[in-house]
Amino acid sequence: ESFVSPDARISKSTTLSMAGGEGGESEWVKALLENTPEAPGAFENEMKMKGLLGNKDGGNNKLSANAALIQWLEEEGDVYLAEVSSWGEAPHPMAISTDTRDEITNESSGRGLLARRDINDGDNLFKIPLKLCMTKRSARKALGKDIFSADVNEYLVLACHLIHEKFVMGDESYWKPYMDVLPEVGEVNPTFSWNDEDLSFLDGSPVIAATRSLQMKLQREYDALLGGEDGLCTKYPDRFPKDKYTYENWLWAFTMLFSRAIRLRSLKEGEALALVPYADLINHSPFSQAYIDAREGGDWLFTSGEEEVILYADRGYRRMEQIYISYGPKSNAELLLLYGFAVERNPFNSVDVTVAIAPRTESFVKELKDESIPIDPLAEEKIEFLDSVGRKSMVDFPCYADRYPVELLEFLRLMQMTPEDTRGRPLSEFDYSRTISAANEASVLRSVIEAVTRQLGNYPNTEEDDAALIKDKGMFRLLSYNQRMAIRHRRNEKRLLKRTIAALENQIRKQGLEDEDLARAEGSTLGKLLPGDERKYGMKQKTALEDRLEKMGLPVDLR
Ligand SMILES: C[S@@+](CC[C@H](N)C(=O)[O-])C[C@H]1O[C@@H](n2cnc3c(N)ncnc32)[C@H](O)[C@@H]1O
Repeated sequence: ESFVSPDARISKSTTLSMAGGEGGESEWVKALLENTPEAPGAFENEMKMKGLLGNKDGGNNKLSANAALIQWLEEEGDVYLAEVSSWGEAPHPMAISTDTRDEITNESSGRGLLARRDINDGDNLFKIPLKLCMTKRSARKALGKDIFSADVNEYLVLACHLIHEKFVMGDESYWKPYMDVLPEVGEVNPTFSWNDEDLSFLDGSPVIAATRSLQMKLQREYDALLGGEDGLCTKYPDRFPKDKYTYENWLWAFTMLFSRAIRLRSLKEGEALALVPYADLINHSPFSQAYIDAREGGDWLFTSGEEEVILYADRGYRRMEQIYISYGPKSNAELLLLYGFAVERNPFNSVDVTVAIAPRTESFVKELKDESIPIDPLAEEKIEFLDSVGRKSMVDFPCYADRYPVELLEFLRLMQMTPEDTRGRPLSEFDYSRTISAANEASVLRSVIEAVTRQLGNYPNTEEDDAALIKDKGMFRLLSYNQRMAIRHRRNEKRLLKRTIAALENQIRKQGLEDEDLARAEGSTLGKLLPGDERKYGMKQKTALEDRLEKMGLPVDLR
C-alpha cells in the first residue's frame, strides 16, 4: 500500500485536477513554469538587447516614466503588475516597450505592450479601476462644476482637463505619472498638426480637405471656449491662465484625445469618453479581435461595486510578441488624420471618391451654352427625389479594395435613369438596389470609372513615381516622417483607385455591357459627370470622413 511509485502518485493527482476541470498535464507543467521566477529584470534585459527600450538619449527618461506609472497604478489603483512571480501568482502578462516598430515599414510606433510570458486566448490582461481614468466626471471635478455643466461636450472639457493636469498642476497633479508617459505632438503627428509643406505631399488626396476642416474646427472651438473675448481665459484668468491654455497646448490635448481616448460603452451610467492610463499604451492592429470596455469590478465573493476597465487576450501570444487591440474598422485616411499613422495592409482601407452628377434642368443646360448637351426630361424629378432622401447631386463615397459601395451604385442608377427606363413611371417606384436596365447599368459603371479616373488625375504624380521614391531607400529615409507617411499613403490611395477601375472594366466585360448604348455613355449621356460641378454647386455634402468624425461626438458642424 505504502509503496506507491512517484509516477503513480503524479498521475493520480493529475487525474484529480482534471476532474476539477483544470486541464491536463501540460497545463500543470505550464503552471509550474510560470511560477518558476525569472530573474528580476531578465525580460527587460532581453527587450533592451532587441532595441525595444529605445535609444540612450531620452530612452532612460522614458524608462523611469514607465516605472513611475506602474508604481502609481499599483499604489493608487491596486492594479496587479508584478514583474516577477510571487508564490501562487504568475508575473503580470505584459511589459511596456518604449520603442516598438512597424514590421513592414520599420517606422516607430512609440510605446507598446509586449507579452512578458506566453499568454492564452481569453486570459485577463489587466483591470484598471475607473477612478484612475480621466473622464468628463473627473474633469468637472478638477475644473469646477460651476464652469462646466453636466451636459458639456466631452472632448472640450477633457481637453481642458489634460491642459490643467499637465501644464497648470504639473508636479502637483494626481495624474502626473500618467502625464509623463503621454507623447508630444511630434511623436504622434496626426495630419491636423502637419505644416503646409508636409501637407502638400498629400496633394490630390481627400485627406487634405478633411485635415483642413479639422484644423479650422479646432481653431474655432479654441476661440469660442478659451481664447476669444468671452473665453474662459478672460473670464477666469486664475483658473484658466492664458500662458497655459495656449493654442499649442490645445492641439496637444486634442492629439491625445483623438489618438488615445476610448469610448467606454457598458458603464453603469451608460457610455463615456475616457483616457485610460496603461490601456492606452496598446497599439492598433486591424486584425485584432480585442477591444476595451468597462464592467463592474470585484469577483463574486468580494463585490466592490467599483467599475473597472478590462482587457482579455483575443488569441494566444508568445513571449516577446506585441499585444494589439483594434481601434475599430478605420481607413488609413482616418488613421493618418487622427492617429498619425497608416497600416500598409489594412482590410478596412477605403478612399473617398467624389461623384458629381448635375441633373440637366432646362436652366442649367442653358447656362452651359453647349448645343450638344440635351436637357434631361427627368432632371426636376431627380432633384426632388434626391431632396426627399436627403442627398445632394455631389456626394462622397468610400471606395474599398474588395467591394463596391452599394449606396454609390444606387445613387448612380437613379441619376442615370432615362425615359426609356421609367416608361412613364415615377422615379420613386424603382428599386435602385438592383440593375434597372443593361443600358442604365453600363452608364452607372462607366460613370464610376470616370469619377475615379478624374480623382486619380488630381494627384500631381503617378503611382509609379511614388513607388520609385519609396524603393530608393537611401533617399526615402532622408525625408521627414510626415513626408514618408504622406508618400506611402498617396501611393496606396492611387493603387486602390487603379484597382477599382480595373475591376469595373472587368465587370463591364463580364456582364457584356461594352457595347451597351454607347451614345448614352459617350458625351450625350444625360447624367454625365461634369468637371467644375464642384464650383457650380458650391458646398458639397459632408465627406464620408467628416461624417465619421461627427459620429465621434465632436461638437459643431465642420464647415
Ligand atoms: C493609444 S496610443 C498607443 C500607444 C502609443 N504607441 C504611445 O507611445 O503612447 C495610439 C498611438 O500609437 C501609435 N500607434 C498605434 N498603433 C500603431 C501602429 N499599428 N503603427 C504605428 N503607430 C501606431 C500612433 O502614434 C497612435 O497615435
